[in-house]
Amino acid sequence: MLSVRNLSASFHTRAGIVRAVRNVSFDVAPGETLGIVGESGSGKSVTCYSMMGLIPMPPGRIESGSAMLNGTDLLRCPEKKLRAIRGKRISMIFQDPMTSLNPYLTIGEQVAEPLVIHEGAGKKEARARALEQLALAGIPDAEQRMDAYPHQFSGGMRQRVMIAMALITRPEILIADEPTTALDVTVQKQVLDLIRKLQQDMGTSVILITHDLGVVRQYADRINVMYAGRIVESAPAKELLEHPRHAYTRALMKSIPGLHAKGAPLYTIPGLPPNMTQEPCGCSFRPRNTLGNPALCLTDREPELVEISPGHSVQNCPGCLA
Ligand SMILES: Nc1ncnc2c1ncn2[C@@H]1O[C@H](COP(=O)(O)OP(=O)(O)OP(=O)(O)O)[C@@H](O)[C@H]1O
Repeated sequence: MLSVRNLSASFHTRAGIVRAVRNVSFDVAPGETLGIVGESGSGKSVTCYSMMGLIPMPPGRIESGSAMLNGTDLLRCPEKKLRAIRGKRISMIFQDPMTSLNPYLTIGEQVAEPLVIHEGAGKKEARARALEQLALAGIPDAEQRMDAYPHQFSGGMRQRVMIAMALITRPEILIADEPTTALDVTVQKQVLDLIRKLQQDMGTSVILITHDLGVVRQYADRINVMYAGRIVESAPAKELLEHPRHAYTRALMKSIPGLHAKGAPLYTIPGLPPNMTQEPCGCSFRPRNTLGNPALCLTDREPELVEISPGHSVQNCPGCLA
């Protein structure tokens, strides 16, 4: 349904060209949840914002690639057409709903808005559907609470409102960018369970962006691991978690409570991600590779992503596969 090929996006800043996303390709099938995981700055958000036409240009620039959504190339869509797709066929929810919700509009008005904008629904119909959607999103006493303002809701309830708003037009894809990072663990689970339930009911595909492999392991069908703007490993979730091959994926897994060996201290990935303004030469994970064999990492060219078993691809750096 969504097919991204060779997407590269960068930011032309005074400090140099930040190569935020390089040669990223992936597919999302109908109803599937794709988890995109990686440390801060690895290019997860820019990958998705590029498809939505949401990176600021300038300094941002789509250098190459295509993102086909059921026959429409999102990267070549005129802004007007893209605006019609955003919020209708692709919706997004973010980490902090307070920044996306308008403090001056009631919850009901905001949830109904996509219907008015994208479907030309009348006020009465939009309100009735907003009420239905808020109830589906688990807002208690939705009828009364529709007329409240965002600040009168808790963080978890605000995220439910965002989910109601994002799904009211029954989009083909929901992009959830760190949707639960700001919430405590119990509420986190409730919100993710809600996304999964509504997704199953509607057949929506979800792209779940997170730095937390623990979250994607429970909710994703497939996982893309990103490092320094590239996908280093991609596989069905079970396969990736049971047979991680890349040293970076293994390092992420070792650093997650519950996934690392019982009794062993939690692992911390040493060092910092590379400076993205520098032209990469060789394997970018080499300086931080303590679980593989850095002496074998490529130094003369960047490793390519190769399929090692059906549906499981990994960058072919001998040092990271060691
Ligand atoms: N407006 C911008 N101007 C310059 N550089 C940017 C801009 N937006 C993003 N970047 C850079 O692009 C790179 C990728 O950022 P991105 O936000 O995609 O990372 P991420 O993996 O989503 O991280 P996080 O989890 O922190 O959001 C980073 O190096 C970031 O500094």
